[in-house]
Amino acid sequence: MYRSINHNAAPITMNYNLNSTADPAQKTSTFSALKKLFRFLAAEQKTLMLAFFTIIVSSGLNLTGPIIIGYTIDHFIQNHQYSNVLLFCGLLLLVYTAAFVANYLQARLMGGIGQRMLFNLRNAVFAKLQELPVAFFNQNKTGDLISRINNDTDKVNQFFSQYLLQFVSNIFLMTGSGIFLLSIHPRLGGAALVPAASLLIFTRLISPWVRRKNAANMKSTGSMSAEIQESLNNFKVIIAFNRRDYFRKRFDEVNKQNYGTAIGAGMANNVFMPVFGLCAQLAQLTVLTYGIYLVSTGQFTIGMLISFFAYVTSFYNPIRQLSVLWANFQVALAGWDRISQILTLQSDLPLLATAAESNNTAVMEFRNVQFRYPDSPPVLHNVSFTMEQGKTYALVGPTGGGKTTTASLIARLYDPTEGQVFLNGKDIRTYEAATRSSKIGFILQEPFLFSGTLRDNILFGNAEYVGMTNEQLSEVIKEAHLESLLARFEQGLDTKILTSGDAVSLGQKQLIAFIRAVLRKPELLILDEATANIDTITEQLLEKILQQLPDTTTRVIIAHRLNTIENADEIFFVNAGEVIRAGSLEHAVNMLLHEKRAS
Ligand SMILES: Nc1ncnc2c1ncn2[C@@H]1O[C@H](COP(=O)(O)OP(=O)(O)OP(=O)(O)O)[C@@H](O)[C@H]1O
Repeated sequence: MYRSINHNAAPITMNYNLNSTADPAQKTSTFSALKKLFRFLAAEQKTLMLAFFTIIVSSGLNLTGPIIIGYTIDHFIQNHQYSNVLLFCGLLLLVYTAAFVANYLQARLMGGIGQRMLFNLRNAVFAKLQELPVAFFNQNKTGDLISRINNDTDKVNQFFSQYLLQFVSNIFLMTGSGIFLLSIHPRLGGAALVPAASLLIFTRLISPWVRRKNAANMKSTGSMSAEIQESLNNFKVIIAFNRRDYFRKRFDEVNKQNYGTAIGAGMANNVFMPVFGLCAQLAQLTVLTYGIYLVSTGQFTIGMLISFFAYVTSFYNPIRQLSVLWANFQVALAGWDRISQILTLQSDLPLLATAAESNNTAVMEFRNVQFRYPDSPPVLHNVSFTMEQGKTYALVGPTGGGKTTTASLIARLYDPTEGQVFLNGKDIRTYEAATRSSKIGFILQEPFLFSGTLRDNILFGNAEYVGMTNEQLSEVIKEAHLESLLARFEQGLDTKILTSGDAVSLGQKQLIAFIRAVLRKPELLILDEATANIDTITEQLLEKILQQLPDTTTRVIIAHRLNTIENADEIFFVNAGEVIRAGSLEHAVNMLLHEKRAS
């Protein structure tokens, strides 16, 4: 998903830290949050209309109950016409049964809508995550993201599947009862509704606070999830260092924090209930005293007062329920705020519509490139260099000198903070992601494998060979001189890869990543410490394969073991924000030794 921008546009923001931005609940109004949320219900219009129809029917039926009771008392009980009383009781039973059927239909329809909404929401958040740049994943903890996809979307779903219709049906019931109250006796009705008006003001004032309390609770649930994820990921280190106590302590802290915020949210959510209850009691008291006075002065009948009382109950009972529903609504809104924080992020790095071209024919050119990670000191200062087609380049330098960062800028995992990167003479920001990634292969320092087979892993991101049989694929592998690497796996293409490739050695992972990258036939292949965990014999084999790549392939090799870069055409020394041509290998070694002595 790309947004085209002019090349004069301001530098893009690299700040993707979801937890560094101010409390999202403070920024979005309930109305605009709801408007965005309802977009996910666009496909449900028919079902929603049907559900709303069932609400109107059930609320209407429920509202006729008190009038039938009042009428029966005034006209039949007081006149001892008991056969009519029985007839009206039967009518009441019919009304209540029909209301029950309508209620049941309502629940069924809304349950489906809620689940589909949850499904769409999760898909949308996950799809968005796939579009976000590397900077986003650097700045946010996986556990917190999982919590947003799992927990927060579910909070929204709970409101929609369980509470929305109750919410709407209560509003209908209240409005209907309110109309009945005002039309039966406007003054008595007005008096009965005064507590409800003050409740409205109270709810409006207190809701933002409730939403903030719930947002804080979800944030701490996210932190707890991040903590769990980190300790599960690092279990080997924890066991090896026998530091279970360390993670237990850290978990204890986030758990305590979560407990505190959960208590806060619980208290905030429960504040509505007693206040709503008190208002209902005040209204009943008002109706009772004023109503008895009206009956005693002959302005009202007993039957009407009983009906009136039933309508006051029909008005205030939903209000009591609304206190619970409103709290749930605030929880759902807080969840939605956290989800929409992701959904509104800028997808991927922007694509430039136009850009100045370089008159240099180099396959890769850095021109006055500066780069810093967010909230960190600069890693590269004003770096300029070129790389010619078909040559082999080595990036050497001390640990933390900026080699991986330089390689990441070559592959456009990030954009420079200032300056430009050119690929084949064109600003790298003008290339579509698919084109760029087909031209640049990157074997990362920590190769990542997916669960599945070796075949699945080497075909990842390689649409060209997806439909091939294993025999055809083996042929392609042979043509690329990779068959000796494949032969290291007893089951060949069918070798099982378990979760994240943990059952495969690091060296084997690097071999698979190597096959995966070479098979894509990139114009520029970056190897970031790609042979660090491979034995010397296999390493020589890889070097031979690299030499057999097409003459047009440019290779960029990052290596600490200097023997691996003996055959490089050019060596760059990357350190202290600079990328300098080192000339010969001997000179590069001297620079490294000098740097080591100096530090
Ligand atoms: N995601 C990041 N966020 C913030 N700072 C980072 C990030 N990645 C790297 N850095 C910092 O940038 C600097 C350069 O790191 P880089 O990984 O490019 O070095 P390197 O030369 O590849 O190191 P090594 O030889 O250890 O792999 C270091 O100071 C590092 O701490």
